[in-house]
Amino acid sequence: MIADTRVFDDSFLPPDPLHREAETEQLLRRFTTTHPRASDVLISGPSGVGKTLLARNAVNHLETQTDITRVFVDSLGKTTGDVLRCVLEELPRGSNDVPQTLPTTDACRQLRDAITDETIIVLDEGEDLPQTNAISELLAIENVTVVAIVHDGTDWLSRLDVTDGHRLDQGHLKLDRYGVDELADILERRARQGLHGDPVMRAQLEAIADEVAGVAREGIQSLRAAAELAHERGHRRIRDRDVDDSYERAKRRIRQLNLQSLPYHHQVLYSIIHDAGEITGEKLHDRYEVAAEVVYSGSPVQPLGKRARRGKLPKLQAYDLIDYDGPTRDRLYWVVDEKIEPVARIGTETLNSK
Ligand SMILES: Nc1ncnc2c1ncn2[C@@H]1O[C@H](COP(=O)(O)OP(=O)(O)OP(=O)(O)O)[C@@H](O)[C@H]1O
Repeated sequence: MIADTRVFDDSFLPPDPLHREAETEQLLRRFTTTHPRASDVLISGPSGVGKTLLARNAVNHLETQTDITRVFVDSLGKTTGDVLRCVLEELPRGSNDVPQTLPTTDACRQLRDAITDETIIVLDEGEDLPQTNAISELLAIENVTVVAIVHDGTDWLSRLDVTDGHRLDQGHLKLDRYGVDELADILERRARQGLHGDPVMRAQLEAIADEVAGVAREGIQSLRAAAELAHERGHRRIRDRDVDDSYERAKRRIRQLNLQSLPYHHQVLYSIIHDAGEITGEKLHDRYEVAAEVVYSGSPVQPLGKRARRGKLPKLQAYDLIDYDGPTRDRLYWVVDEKIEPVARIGTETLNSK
């Protein structure tokens, strides 16, 4: 029933995102403004509503119009230095192999020298940056336009330096969840691109759009799961029962993908807690030390420093869940006092920021 599984991947780039035409126009207008400093943008909105797609699509549109340099950076798990080194590597005039040990100040200097033409730098997962220095450094470089992508725009802006925050707030684009009809249109198009024949009814697509409350990622994964279930059950067309049973499978897949997208040492921490079932903060540190020694000996990837894991952790019990529809991807949920609470951000900064 599925003709091309790639159509359902997050990385699949539909040429023209439906129902984001006005926002695409808005972005293109900002990018082509004659004064580059006026063009920085903040895109905010819940997970899975097409923020990355919008940015990629608009920036790719520019390729045909101008020779602007484009750089995409996923900030997840990166320090200020990592982000700057990553941008440096991606630049046409930058170095191909920037050493991890290159000090942040040197990376800054090299960036200023390397960026001579107009350059758009898209920073995805912006709120996962532990500090906002990377944003300030990039905004300070002439010819650079910054596009930051975050979930909670207001909260993130409040963490920035006032001038930087003001600049990005001027170009703040807030995306919302799709309406049922809108998401059903998006799903209809995916079904045409990714499924054989015409195996799904519009009413079923609307039911999916409604169930997932307008979140495109969940809708697309549910459609894929419904098609898989129909195939496994020998149905020639997708039945309502396949749709009803698709949501759990879709959520599992999204959770798995989120886990895989975590930086490597966060996965190590997650698996320690998951395997232990219940673990104290102290033991978690100890086990991480051992795992880090095994995993990282001779590897260019550095383990997290102790400060990044320090804290008076409560007794943790791993709850088998990586947040799949919440505001951030690397927020783990633990069961504490029989309540499920987001007590730990296995982010670059803390393990117990309750
Ligand atoms: N308007 C649209 N038309 C077609 N596909 C869409 C549209 N909006 C979102 N999608 C699809 O939904 C999925 C999620 O989109 P995307 O990754 O851009 O969301 P996001 O808001 O950046 O999520 P996160 O905050 O979790 O990174 C992708 O497969 C994307 O192609």
